Amino acid sequence: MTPTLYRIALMGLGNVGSAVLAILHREQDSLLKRYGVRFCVVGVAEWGGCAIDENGLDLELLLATLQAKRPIASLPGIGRPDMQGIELLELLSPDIVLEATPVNLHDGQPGLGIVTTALQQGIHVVLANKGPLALVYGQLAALSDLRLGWGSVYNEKASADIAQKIYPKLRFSACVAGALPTINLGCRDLAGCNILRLEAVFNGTTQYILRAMETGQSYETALLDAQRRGIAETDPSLDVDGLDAAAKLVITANAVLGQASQLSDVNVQGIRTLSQDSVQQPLKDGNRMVLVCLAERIGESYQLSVQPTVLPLDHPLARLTPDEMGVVFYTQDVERLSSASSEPGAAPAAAAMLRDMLDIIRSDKHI
Ligand SMILES: NC(=O)c1ccc[n+]([C@@H]2O[C@H](COP(=O)([O-])OP(=O)(O)OC[C@H]3O[C@@H](n4cnc5c(N)ncnc54)[C@H](O)[C@@H]3O)[C@@H](O)[C@H]2O)c1
Ligand SMILES: N[C@@H](CCO)C(=O)O
Repeated sequence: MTPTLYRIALMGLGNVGSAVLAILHREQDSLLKRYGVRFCVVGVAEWGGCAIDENGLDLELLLATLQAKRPIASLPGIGRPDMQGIELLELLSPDIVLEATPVNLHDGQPGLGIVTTALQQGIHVVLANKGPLALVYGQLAALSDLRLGWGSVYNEKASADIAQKIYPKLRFSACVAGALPTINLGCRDLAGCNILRLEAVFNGTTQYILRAMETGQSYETALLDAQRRGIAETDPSLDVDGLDAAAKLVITANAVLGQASQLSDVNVQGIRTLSQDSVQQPLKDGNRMVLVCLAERIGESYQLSVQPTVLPLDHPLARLTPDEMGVVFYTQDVERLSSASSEPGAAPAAAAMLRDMLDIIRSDKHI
């Protein structure tokens, strides 16, 4: 099989971005063998600059540089201290851009500018950063293969391959709880189902903190632990105040439930003000305090909320371990479908980005 080469640009080299580089490096032979694809990372960007090489960056060198906490823009020959992510895209025009910069729920930047530029240039996009989609899902979908919704991707593909090709692909499964297959389950595996309700634990940091508080650990120590593990947001108030979970619910509402939604549609309460007692008492009563994302069909639309909720211990979301996130779909015919993923660090989110890259390639190659 002749390998297909995909030129990759990666924005953001923190917990997720560096895990993506590590996986691409570790799996390069296996990806070639199993999928006939070679990913060539031609450009990377972090706060403070970029590194570029048309022939492919040396991933081992990048990983060692990040490990040593040195700026990649200072690397001789390939470092570009004054270059921003958008300039990198314009210069290199990669096949796929991977976006893993910090979440910004105010104006979406820098991710929104990067993703918009990429899609306008016909570059496929894979996001881990949920900010742009939480703010302007419809606007970005309109520039991509998702312009008519997920269902139409498959319908159209059969009848209008040519039309399809002019729209770059937009994938974002890592945005909704890392490796948890929320988007795939909702869009592909429950295709055609009448979804009545969705319940989820979409934030790993608060799940970790609540379970730690149950055992007597303080909120502050548990948050520091979550930060050390690389699962908290760059600004952890997004986690503890419920906004990260709300952003994921908004993306799910748009992509899976087909409801144009925004953050202001979600009734959000975080965990910051929960006392140790309010977390421990439910357990004594045979229940558990969980930060639940809920989409509930009322009439023709879904009501969205993120709320600390006491659940009975036999509920799938109450059974999650401190490292797990989970989602439960209730539909008219598939009574209940649930999934959980263990995410003790950033590697599962990186794996989700890889699965999206392969999804893009499969549909490009029609395999
Ligand atoms: N950490 C996780 O487990 C996880 C899981 C799923 C999704 N995500 C999402 O992935 C994204 C990255 O998370 P993280 O934990 O790696 O964050 P991080 O804070 O560890 O890293 C952020 C990276 O973005 C870079 N950056 C900042 N501003 C930039 C700019 N203007 N241009 C280019 N690069 C810039 C920083 O230099 C850094 O390399 C976030 O949007 C987060 O919500 C994280
Ligand atoms: N900060 C997020 C990372 C995944 O988006 C969490 O704790 O779930």
